[in-house]
Amino acid sequence: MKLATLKNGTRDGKLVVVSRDLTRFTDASFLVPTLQAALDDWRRIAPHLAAMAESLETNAVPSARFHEHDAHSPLPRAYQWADGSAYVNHVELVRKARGAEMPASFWTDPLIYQGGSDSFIAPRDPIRMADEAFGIDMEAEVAVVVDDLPMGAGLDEAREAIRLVMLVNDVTLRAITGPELAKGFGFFQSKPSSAFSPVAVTPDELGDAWDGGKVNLALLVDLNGKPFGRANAGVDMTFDFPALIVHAAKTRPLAAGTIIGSGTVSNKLDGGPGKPVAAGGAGYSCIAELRMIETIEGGEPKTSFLHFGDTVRIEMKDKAGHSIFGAIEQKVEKYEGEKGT
Ligand SMILES: O=C(O)/C=C/C(=O)CC(=O)CC(=O)O
Repeated sequence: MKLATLKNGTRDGKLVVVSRDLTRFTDASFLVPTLQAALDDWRRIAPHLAAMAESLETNAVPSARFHEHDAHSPLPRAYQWADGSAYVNHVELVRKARGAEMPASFWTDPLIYQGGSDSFIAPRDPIRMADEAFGIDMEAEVAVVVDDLPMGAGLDEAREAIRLVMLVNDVTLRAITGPELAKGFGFFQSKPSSAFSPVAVTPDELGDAWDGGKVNLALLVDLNGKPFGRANAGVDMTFDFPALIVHAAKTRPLAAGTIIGSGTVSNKLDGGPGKPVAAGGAGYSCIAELRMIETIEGGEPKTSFLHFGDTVRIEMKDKAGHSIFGAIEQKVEKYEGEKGT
């Protein structure tokens, strides 16, 4: 089934079930008001939501047009957002780009940071930043939402606890990352609010593209209407989702509704760095990687980070070419303070 949260003026929005083709929705909020409430009681609630989803497909329940613009991130805020870095090729490239050495252990020991989860951006809302000089970059990723998991959960438990899959734009401020990580205390200012796809789907909706650990489909990243990234999320994922979840749960339980991110989807090409889409490659899911390739080839980066007015679009299509999660589409705008303050 496909689930979305419509904006309704409350912090957590209203839960709806969305049709497979993303054209219609039926209100689920009479059954359970929010996605977090559904996740809190998943074993009891999910069969009812699945029945509504089937009824929606056969027009057996009232429905209305689904507009991706009306959707919030499926969880507008979450108890936990833990983002991995499973495509180690990405970390290797961004570290090179800022002249930092990547420890060899990153290939065997998963890397996860805890992101801010109190203020996710809606998928069609702008990325508002005070200054372009922060080095505003997108990071296109896949994420899963898990059920309750005990501390020390193993791989099978972790795989079984994956309830939903969605896409993410893990906005990153490259000019702040280097100095911030050098302080040795992790990301904070360099990772502002993330945005998630309009729709979250249960793994069965992915068919054989879901192998229990990763999504074997291309992640489509467009910048200002032009193809920028077409990396396959099932390729070069050194740690799959169960492995990331096991890592996250090693020393603490994970609460229902915890979001685990894949990290920036990144494909190597013949064992080396990839090529831009325009040059026949799979391209990139963030600008920092392209800048590194440009530096390797020409001594310096040519592509700038995002400017005010730029638009980033992140989407994934099934083998028939239909959008699975709807699209994250965000314009970068100057933050001028909150209206009315
Ligand atoms: O500069 C770095 O070392 C890392 C920068 C990132 O933004 C990495 C990250 O968020 C993890 C990922 O997307 O794989």
